[in-house]
Amino acid sequence: MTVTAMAAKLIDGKAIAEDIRKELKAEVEQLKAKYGKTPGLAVVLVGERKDSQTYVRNKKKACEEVGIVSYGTDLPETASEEEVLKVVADYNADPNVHGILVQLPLPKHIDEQRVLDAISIEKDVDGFHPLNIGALAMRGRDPLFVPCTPKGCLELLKRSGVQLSGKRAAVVGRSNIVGMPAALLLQREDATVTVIHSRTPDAQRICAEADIIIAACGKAEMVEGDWVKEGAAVIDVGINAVDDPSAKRGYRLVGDVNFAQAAERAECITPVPGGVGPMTIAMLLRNCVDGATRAFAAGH
Ligand SMILES: Nc1nc(=O)c2c([nH]1)NC[C@@H]1CN(c3ccc(C(=O)N[C@@H](CCC(=O)O)C(=O)O)cc3)C=[N+]21
Repeated sequence: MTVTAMAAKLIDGKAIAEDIRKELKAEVEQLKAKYGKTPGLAVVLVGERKDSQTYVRNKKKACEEVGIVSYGTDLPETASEEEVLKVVADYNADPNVHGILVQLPLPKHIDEQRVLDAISIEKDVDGFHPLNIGALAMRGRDPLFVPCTPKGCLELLKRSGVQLSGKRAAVVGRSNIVGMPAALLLQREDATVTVIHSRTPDAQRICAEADIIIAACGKAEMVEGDWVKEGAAVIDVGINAVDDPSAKRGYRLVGDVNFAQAAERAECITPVPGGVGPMTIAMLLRNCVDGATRAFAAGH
């Protein structure tokens, strides 16, 4: 095996997310001084999934750090759809709550879209409501909230000085929560966007033409070196656990990009972990502060 030095600049999502949290902390203090009120985020967790519990704990901790008050409702795995809808309705009506996040995935017996649709669009800090997604897709319109993960991807590109206008972008994956809104955001920045998915012939060839790649297909290391054009910017959204007997926990995390291969060709690239993940949480806090700012300005 030949060992080649990594050519790409590393995009440090952890450090950029920390910068953003500092900015938000100052904004929250200004809001308190101006209105005498504090932004609030409500997090709804249904069931006992370990990964969801960890994410929710991290979100609440991040809120605390910037001065956002967090509210939480934990329901058992067996909770009915009506019970979840009742919790959402109560937070919709609560003037201390400016953002509502229902942790996904929900248990199978609950209609996820019905619950997301019930969140007031003024408090939809995940940006998953069809009205917010619809506005994102329209020229001349601005959604109240943009989904956190794709918003974090664009923020990483902007803060790394990557030009988007007139460039070719490839988004690998077409999920409602990442791929599709990421493609819409890139298009709004005047990039020419191709969405690659499981039925795309010649995925590698198309991806290799892109100046910007956002990989969000949920398949460990699917985007290999020859998918990456020399000098491309690569944003890796994937978080996949792969068995690794030499690791402490018996597994390690890899992205949807083969990092070592891609880093030999890319101009800049995000690591996993420490790339998009921390930005997702920073953008959630950003959205929550934006929602609170709008509510306070409207006298609520
Ligand atoms: N309604 C809803 N909104 C979400 O935004 C949402 C959700 N449901 N369900 C689950 C996914 C996943 N997600 C992540 C957030 C932070 C990291 C993160 O901070 N990752 C770190 C640590 C990774 C680790 O060590 O596990 C990193 O990449 O460096 C990852 C993933 C938000 N999600």
